[in-house]
Amino acid sequence: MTRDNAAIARTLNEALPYLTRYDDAVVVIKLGGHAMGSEEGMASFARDVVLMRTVGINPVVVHGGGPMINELLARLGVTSDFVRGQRVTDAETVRIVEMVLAGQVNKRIVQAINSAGGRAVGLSGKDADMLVCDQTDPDLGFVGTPTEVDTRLLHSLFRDEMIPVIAPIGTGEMDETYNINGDVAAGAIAAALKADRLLLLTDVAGVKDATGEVVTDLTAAVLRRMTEEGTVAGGMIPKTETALAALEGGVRAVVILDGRVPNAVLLELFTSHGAGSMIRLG
Ligand SMILES: Nc1ncnc2c1ncn2[C@@H]1O[C@H](COP(=O)(O)OP(=O)(O)O)[C@@H](O)[C@H]1O
Ligand SMILES: CC(=O)N[C@@H](CCC(=O)OP(=O)(O)O)C(=O)O
Repeated sequence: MTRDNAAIARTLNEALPYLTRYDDAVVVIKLGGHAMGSEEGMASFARDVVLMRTVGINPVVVHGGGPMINELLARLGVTSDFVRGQRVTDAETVRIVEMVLAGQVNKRIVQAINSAGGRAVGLSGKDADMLVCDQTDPDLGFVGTPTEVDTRLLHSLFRDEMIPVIAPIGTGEMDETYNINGDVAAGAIAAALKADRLLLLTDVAGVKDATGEVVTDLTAAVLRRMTEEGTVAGGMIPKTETALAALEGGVRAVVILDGRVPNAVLLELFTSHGAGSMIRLG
């Protein structure tokens, strides 16, 4: 055996208990807009997802795309504001949000996974009424909070070893279109599936404390305190609120990690040290 083969064999040996542990597990991965910058980054993410599927995990990709929405809004001369990490969404904005997320961004991820040898299916929460929403807050306009999550379509795709890629768009009781924050959509889907892991991929190494250090292990109580104190702010608010709701909804653990790091997902799932901030109920 050459040196390289020996190293690969050692790595695989280390990974083996984790591979077995995760067999037939459900892992929901939220890919944030800031984490999907480069083509190489996207290709690497797609390879990781295909590898997960190959070892028997059921991956579900839920994506964001905030920067891509901002770019088109700017080109069209439409302005939008954020309140506690959520976009204030009027009727015109929601049409643009759906176009960007369910069209451009969703298909880019589907294509990357299929190029890496997987069989991805691109959906939004409107498909098979997967995400039915109520209005989150009248001040935010067409921003939705999922109230009913129908996972039957996802289970059919699991049986056929396909990889669902879901844009965070939902439908309302009156057939309205709702813009759902990507983290919120991923959390609702993970809870409905009682997922083994919810991975929130973003552009920071994890949840940072007041001194700027990443906290690797967090309990729900500590995270709640950090949010009340204001250490957690902006786009991190929907992530931490999602993490807490998902844990209470039956997800085993939530990890917030840097999606731009090569093989971030594999490092988290298949090494003993993991990556980012892991949050558990307590
Ligand atoms: N305590 C914190 N730890 C880490 N990041 C934080 C914290 N508070 C606020 N943030 C901000 O949250 C951002 C991540 O949210 P966001 O930009 O919405 O990401 P994404 O597009 O991946 O969903 C980070 O880039 C950082 O600026
Ligand atoms: C209600 C709300 O804020 N929706 C988000 C949906 C996209 C998203 O969540 O994108 P990131 O994950 O890249 O931040 C938005 O309009 O930007």
